[in-house]
Amino acid sequence: MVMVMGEVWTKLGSSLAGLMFMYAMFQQYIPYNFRSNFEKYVHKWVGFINPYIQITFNEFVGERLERSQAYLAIQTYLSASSSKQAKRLKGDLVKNSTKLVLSMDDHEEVPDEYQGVKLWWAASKKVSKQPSFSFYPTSSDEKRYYKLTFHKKYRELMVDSYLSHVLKEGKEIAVRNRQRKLYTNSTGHKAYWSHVVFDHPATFRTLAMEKEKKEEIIDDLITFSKSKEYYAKVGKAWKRGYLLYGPPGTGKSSMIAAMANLLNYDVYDLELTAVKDNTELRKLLIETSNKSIIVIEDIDCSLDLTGQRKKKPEKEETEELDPLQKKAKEESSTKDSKVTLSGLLNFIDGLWSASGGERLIVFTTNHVEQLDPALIRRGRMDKHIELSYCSFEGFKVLAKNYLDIESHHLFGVIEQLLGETQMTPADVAENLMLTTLTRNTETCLENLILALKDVKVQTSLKAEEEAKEKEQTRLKAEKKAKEKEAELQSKDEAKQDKLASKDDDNEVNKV
Ligand SMILES: Nc1ncnc2c1ncn2[C@@H]1O[C@H](COP(=O)(O)OP(=O)(O)OP(=O)(O)O)[C@@H](O)[C@H]1O
Ligand SMILES: [Mg+2]
Repeated sequence: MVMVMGEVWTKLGSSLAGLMFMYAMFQQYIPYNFRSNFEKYVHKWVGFINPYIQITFNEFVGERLERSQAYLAIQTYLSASSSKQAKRLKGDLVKNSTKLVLSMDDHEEVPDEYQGVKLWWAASKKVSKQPSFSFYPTSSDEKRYYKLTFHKKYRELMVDSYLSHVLKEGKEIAVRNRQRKLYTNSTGHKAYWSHVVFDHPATFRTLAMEKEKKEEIIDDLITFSKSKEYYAKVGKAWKRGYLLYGPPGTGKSSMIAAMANLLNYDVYDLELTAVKDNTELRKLLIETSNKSIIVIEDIDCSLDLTGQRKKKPEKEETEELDPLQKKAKEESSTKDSKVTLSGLLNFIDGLWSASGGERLIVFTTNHVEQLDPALIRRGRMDKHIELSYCSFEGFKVLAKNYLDIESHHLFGVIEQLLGETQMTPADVAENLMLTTLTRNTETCLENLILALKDVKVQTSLKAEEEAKEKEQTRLKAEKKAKEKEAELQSKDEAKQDKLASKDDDNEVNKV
């Protein structure tokens, strides 16, 4: 048997060698014109008897050899189905993806079915023999492509409907597998974004706030993310500004994480104090991708809103200085010259946002009243959201999250206390954390009640103290006013006495 197999291989080998030899002779000695005509007819003839149509999708397209979007979408689409059917697979961590993507290996073929029609996908590569001096060495040497084969009677169905189905599916799978990132701008002599994986667990479900308000925000966000055509129609850049304000620990940062999780966006946490000037700010912002949230936390602290307006007179001053002094002054001012309000406003309104789109800009602050009205006017910050102290409704969300309860006999007391005091959701949550095994739901709630009572006592003490202080300042002011009045009165009396004595003297002189 081994002998027989050996013989077969030898025969096959020699006939293959013969064929190769003939082909080489054909290529070498037959004139090019004749050869290309011959090949053309062979193709025509094969096309005539072959009932199948083939479409090729190359990996790189165009002169600049950009990666074809269609190729990538097909790759993702096939990775979902081919991993079940193909026998030889390639595993790779695709950029921006959370999962290991399995795609079929070269020369592998997988069948697919669409509306009852069978078709085949094959992965293959062309190896170019020409020496190339391209910037992309691998791409020009090996050109990968996918080949779709189907029967010619289904041409319309395939071209009109199946291919768009593949592209749509592929893009959707890519979005689902997308690894979200949290970017921060780094300090240094060059501004750049560095990133880590964004993996914050906060969602709108876990956020303690009134149901209606929450639903309104979710609706607003979803409407925004689906409004590409609308923004294009009205001629507005596809972006939306949110201002989140409220005391510390009321969930501003948590809400940003929930927004990113809801829309599947990246987060760019912009630290304004680390940005040297407006040019650098612009550079950073141009580098942001779409489908992202640009966050500036504590905007009142990071931007010296009052300082920026005083810059002008300084400029005039420098004109009188000699050149050396002027340079020194300029250097020192550029060192601490940070982003200006107008620079920031330009970024919000500006033309930069026209590129790409689908960006949310979120500012947070603890002191909304201190912000420059120009910064927060409607149109710049489209939606103002106040995050406030914990309400009973908010507490119920936290109780469900932390203790898995929806009702309890202590809820009544808590509701009353929450109505009388001001406690942030962060503090309420802290009390609801099951820290040791001995603590149970009841103890947690009792602790919260104690903490609430404590806050209540402290607030009333504080209020009393404030009232006392107020009374004291009022008394002081009253005393001062009285003293002043008395002083004025005595001055007046002295004046009148003087006048009276003058009159007496005149009388005496007359006599
Ligand atoms: N509304 C809320 N719902 C659920 N958890 C909350 C809420 N507010 C605060 N917390 C909890 O408190 C912690 C701190 O909240 P967060 O950082 O969001 O507050 P913040 O408003 O951003 O505060 P700051 O103004 O100090 O930045 C969070 O980790 C979260 O667990
Ligand atoms: Mg915060």
